[in-house]
Amino acid sequence: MSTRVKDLTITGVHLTPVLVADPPLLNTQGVHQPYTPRLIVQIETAGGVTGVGETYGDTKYLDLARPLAAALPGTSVSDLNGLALRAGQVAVAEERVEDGVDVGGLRGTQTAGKLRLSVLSGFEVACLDALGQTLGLPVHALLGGQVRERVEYSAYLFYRWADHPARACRPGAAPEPAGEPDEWQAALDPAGIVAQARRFVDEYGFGSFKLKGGVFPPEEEIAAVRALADAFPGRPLRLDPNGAWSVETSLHVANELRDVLEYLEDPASGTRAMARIAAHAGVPLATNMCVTTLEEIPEAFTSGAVQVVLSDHHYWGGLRATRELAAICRTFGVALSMHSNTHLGISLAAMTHVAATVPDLDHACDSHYPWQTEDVLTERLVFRDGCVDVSDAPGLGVQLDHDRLAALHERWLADDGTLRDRDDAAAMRVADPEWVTPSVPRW
Ligand SMILES: O=C([O-])C(=O)C[C@H](O)[C@@H](O)C(=O)[O-]
Ligand SMILES: [Mg+2]
Repeated sequence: MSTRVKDLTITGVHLTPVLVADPPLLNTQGVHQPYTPRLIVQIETAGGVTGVGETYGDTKYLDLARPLAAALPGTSVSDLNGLALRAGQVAVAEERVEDGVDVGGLRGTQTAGKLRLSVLSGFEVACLDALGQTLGLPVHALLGGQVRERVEYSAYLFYRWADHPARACRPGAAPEPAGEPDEWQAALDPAGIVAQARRFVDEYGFGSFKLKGGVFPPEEEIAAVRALADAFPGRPLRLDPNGAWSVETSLHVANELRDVLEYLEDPASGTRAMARIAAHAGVPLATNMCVTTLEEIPEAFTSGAVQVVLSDHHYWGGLRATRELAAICRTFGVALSMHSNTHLGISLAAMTHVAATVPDLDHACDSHYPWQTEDVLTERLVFRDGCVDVSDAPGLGVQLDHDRLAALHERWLADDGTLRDRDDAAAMRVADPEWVTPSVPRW
């Protein structure tokens, strides 16, 4: 290899926001939009290599990604600590961080630091991809090497409608069908959830199930989990209402489902409520809401509020930060698994690489990927027996499909701004104009 081919200097960064088809999946805030924003990051080196990364694509992330992209040419894709410092210096406008719950991500309170880390994650993955391609090493090798050959994922079940509600595109015009049709049925009761789970097992071989709750009154969701337990005896089950319940309701649900739950995920909002539940639940509590930054760890871990942290490299600032989180969790005897939001194959590849390197990953990771009918890769990643094989190809081991990327970007360009910022409550108002984001506890 000539010196020039090994040149790791960044010569260009391309940011491509896209809108990706998303089914009408229900959660406690509302329903997924017909299309959801993601940002694809491409980082080119003087050695002629292009690394790819993916993160949230809402405007508040794009606002930060643009100055970070502009600051990188001339730096090296191997300078990941420098990248983190640069990301930490990007200014965040005050209106971006009102002290509210993030409208799209169900990620606890929004802060400037969280926004910066999410942007950093997409850039870090792109740098690691470029570095790995240059050195001829897979990303997991750059993280210290794999400790497993396959990463297990769980089936992420959602209450859902068959189709998105029709939208009137122009005032006074007749409503038009929204989004891309898929082949899934509506799932709005225990039988629908069991049918959905069966299809996940048949098509992907998943061995454990997570139900997104907080949609219907708790007794209905208890019945759905019971139906899953009856249909799939002995399989690990999880229920996640995204903080929608009171402490009392959470303890009631824990009591009803203790014998079948692997863990209960974010039953109530806030570390203090979680700690009160954890003291009596008799079932481990997991979170991707009350522990999403380092600052949130001390109170949560010392009060025993959570037993499983659902890490997410898009939250924590990338793959290396995920490994640092794993070490902290190990220190406190807290388990680690992985959370997911709507994402494409680049992020699934990144999750799989880092998950392959974490020794004590005792629970199957979450992934929305089966719900995504569209991707920007030439080849989709495949679940076999519920697992994704860890790639040994240089970098992430994925190839961008530039035509698909351009088509999904065209959709983003054509949008009038309605869908460029994920807002599940606004999407729900298309079906129910009176809908407002429910206050918590909802039940
Ligand atoms: O585990 C979680 O909390 C999530 O996956 C959050 C997501 O926003 C999920 O609820 C969704 O996409 O509706
Ligand atoms: Mg969750």
